[in-house]
Amino acid sequence: MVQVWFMDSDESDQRLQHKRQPAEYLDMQALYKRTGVEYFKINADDYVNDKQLIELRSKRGYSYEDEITCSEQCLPDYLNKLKSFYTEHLHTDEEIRLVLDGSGYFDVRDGEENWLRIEVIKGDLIIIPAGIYHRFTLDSNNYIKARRYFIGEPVWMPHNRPADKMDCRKAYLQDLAQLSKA
Ligand SMILES: CSCCC(=O)/C(O)=C/O
Ligand SMILES: [Fe+2]
Repeated sequence: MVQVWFMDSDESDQRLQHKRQPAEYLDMQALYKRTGVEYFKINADDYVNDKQLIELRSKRGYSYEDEITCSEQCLPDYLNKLKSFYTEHLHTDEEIRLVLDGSGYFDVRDGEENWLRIEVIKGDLIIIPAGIYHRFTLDSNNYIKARRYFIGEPVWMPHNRPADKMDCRKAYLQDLAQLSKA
């Protein structure tokens, strides 16, 4: 089951949980309202036939998909990739990930500059909106296998913070203002 918590400000080992003391958790609805991040539970053992995923793919027009395995053995240029994943950035498109195996942490910024840490495990599908500042790290198991979905030709390019002048950032902030009012 996915868990989400506010991170502490300790900058030691990124692979540790970094929960505040006492821990402060959010449920998925609160996460959505605070950030626009969406969450779905999928049957990772038979994702091809998972009704929820089939519906998502068709409704949202995901026309591209592939698989990424992040481990020292499988990911080319492992250390540089991990460094780039953990550098605060945004994308011009949604980041859609379905975890097939292993685990990791997606961190997203809320509107008050807090880092929210989303623990993802097998079967978790998250949609990180275009324009939100975020980052990714492996946890201490050092392994995750995930499917990546995209509308059209994939654009993986991260735009490191600051990217406040980008249109996708401005659009995201407008959407967020509406979400937090709802
Ligand atoms: C588990 S997918 C690897 C992380 C990634 O693809 C990304 O873009 C992080 O922001
Ligand atoms: Fe990203």
